[in-house]
Amino acid sequence: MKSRKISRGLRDLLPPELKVRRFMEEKAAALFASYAYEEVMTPTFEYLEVVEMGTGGNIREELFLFMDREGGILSLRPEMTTGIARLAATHLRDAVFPQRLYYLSNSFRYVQPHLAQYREFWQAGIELLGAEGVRADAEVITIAVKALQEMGLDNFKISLNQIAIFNSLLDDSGLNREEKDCIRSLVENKDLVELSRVLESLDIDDELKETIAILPVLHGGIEVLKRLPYVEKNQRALAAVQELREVYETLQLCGVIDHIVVDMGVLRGLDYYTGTVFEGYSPELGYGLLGGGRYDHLLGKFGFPCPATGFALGMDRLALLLKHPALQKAPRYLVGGKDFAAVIARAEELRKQGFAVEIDVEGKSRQELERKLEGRENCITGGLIYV
Ligand SMILES: N[C@@H](Cc1c[nH]c[nH+]1)C(=O)O
Repeated sequence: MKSRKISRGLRDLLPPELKVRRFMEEKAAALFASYAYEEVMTPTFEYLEVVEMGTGGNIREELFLFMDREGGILSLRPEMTTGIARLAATHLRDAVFPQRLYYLSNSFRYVQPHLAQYREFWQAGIELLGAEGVRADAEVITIAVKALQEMGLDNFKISLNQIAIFNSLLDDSGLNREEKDCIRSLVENKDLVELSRVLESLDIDDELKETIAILPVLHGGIEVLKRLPYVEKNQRALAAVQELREVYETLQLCGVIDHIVVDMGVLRGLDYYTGTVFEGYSPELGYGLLGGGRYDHLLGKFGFPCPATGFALGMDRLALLLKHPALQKAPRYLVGGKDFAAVIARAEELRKQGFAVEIDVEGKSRQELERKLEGRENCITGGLIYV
């Protein structure tokens, strides 16, 4: 037998799944376009050097690497934002900013595959380039909320944080890179027990310890920001807290605040974030549905300093939650008959009216077609027309 294997973590999509995917893409694209975002595409792979400009070294083991024939090291893109930053630094230097860009793309990561986590995964995302300030952050978060609503979801929350709070606290700690990474992952994974054990073993200010220890459980309305004792001592952290308040207030103006919770445990896995960060969750699925935030230094690494913010929806995960009535498309007919010219003419007529039409290409009798239709009522929703 010929091998029919595909590599682990990849998959084929059959018509029902692809229908859901295309529906989601159409909704996302229409929403993004209504906010004046325009679609772009970048290559599926980039030089490793470019990819690591964005991701830092910290997801090296998740990259699919290979070589070109000139000896250059290439990586399948593990996410889209870095490629878009490179694109902007290459082609948009003379453009008028802010620039609003969107994409519907696949990316690749060598991860342990499980439900809703594939090695090839699809995202619909936006990047708002060249705009600093809380209004720009609020625009992308508002679009994130609306995107989930457009897909028919209403039971979801966007968890909001400001990465500079955590980063400036850690900078004060005097810890080395390894210790910082360890604390970061314990906070992200909400591993309270291990976090307090590690903090206990470190020689840092007690109030700072206390503040870091409660970050994973600081979750709720804007009032959680009052529970950060050490922040008063750190100007950068204080400014970041103030900015988070302003983003929250602006989201109130945008009418999406019911979907927002402050969550000091949201740190995002990627290195490039500098300010507001957020993730979207539904109680129906244990994994994030979207993620994004501000990354003001990434374009600068490509020689084009420019503030930026954006997010991406995880389309594979969203598809698991989608039960949208609009997925029932126009009725579909089966047209058959002895006179093939008449069959073709009737089918064309129906298609012009906007229906989907299957014609019987096997020249079957009415009875045979009726029998064939049994059990396919869900598919041939318009029924049989025999001419
Ligand atoms: N590229 C990020 C999402 C993002 C878009 N813009 C900013 N962040 C991700 O894959 O998680």
